[in-house]
Amino acid sequence: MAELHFFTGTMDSGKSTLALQTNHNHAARGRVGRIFTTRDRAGEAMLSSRLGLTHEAIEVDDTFDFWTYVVRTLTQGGRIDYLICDEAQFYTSDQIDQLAKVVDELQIDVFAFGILTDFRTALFPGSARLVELADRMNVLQVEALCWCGKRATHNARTENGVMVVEGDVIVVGDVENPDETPAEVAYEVLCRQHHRRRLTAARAKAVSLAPEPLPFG
Ligand SMILES: Nc1ncnc2c1ncn2[C@@H]1O[C@H](COP(=O)(O)OP(=O)(O)O)[C@@H](O)[C@H]1O
Ligand SMILES: Cc1cn([C@H]2C[C@H](O)[C@@H](COP(=O)(O)O)O2)c(=O)[nH]c1=O
Repeated sequence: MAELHFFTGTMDSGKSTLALQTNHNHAARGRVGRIFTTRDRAGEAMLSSRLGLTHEAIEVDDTFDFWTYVVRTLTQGGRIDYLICDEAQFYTSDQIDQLAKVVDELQIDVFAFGILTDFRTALFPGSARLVELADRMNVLQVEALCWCGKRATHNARTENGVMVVEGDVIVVGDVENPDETPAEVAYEVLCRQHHRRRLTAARAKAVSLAPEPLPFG
């Protein structure tokens, strides 16, 4: 039986790497797949992993219809055994419904990968629908860590190094490299407590270096 799989984790938890590995393993056994993504950091129609692997992909925009694409391919004599869908948090709710229909009506496996929540801690519409519809939901085994050492569960956005909780939901970007000058927009994974307190690594460092207040008595 075909299934709709949803693999989720914070940013930088290895989702795109797993997407490429999943494709590799299925293709190595002679199965025929299609790879989809949207707004990958590496550019249009690319699926990229921070481990350096990249693969060409079909770019999904809001008007793309998975059901129509698959049915058209099959009726033209093409073969599809599985779909790899990266950055699925950005897909529309309707597109996730189309993926579920592809699984149920055409017996094609769908492997979707994406983050659950945005920088404000709200569910992305695509991820919310995947949680509602997926046959299997898997949280990635490789844990991204907060600067404090706890498991990171939340994605924070920074603007010029300062954590923000307001702004456009979609802003493509990467996790901050602590050795570099803060980017205009960047992301940092945090545990819930430090997301709530807006305590990023840089702010925690600044606070710990601040001089002790004088003891007035
Ligand atoms: N230089 C490196 N050496 C080993 N592992 C790395 C290196 N750089 C990144 N990684 C691994 O790659 C993961 C990010 O992979 P990626 O597939 O790009 O994540 P995601 O798609 O979830 O954002 C990191 O959590 C880390 O485990
Ligand atoms: C939290 C959050 C993230 N994004 C963007 C930033 C990246 O381009 C992708 C996530 O990619 P990854 O492969 O999981 O690292 O999503 C966003 O647009 N809005 C957000 O709130």
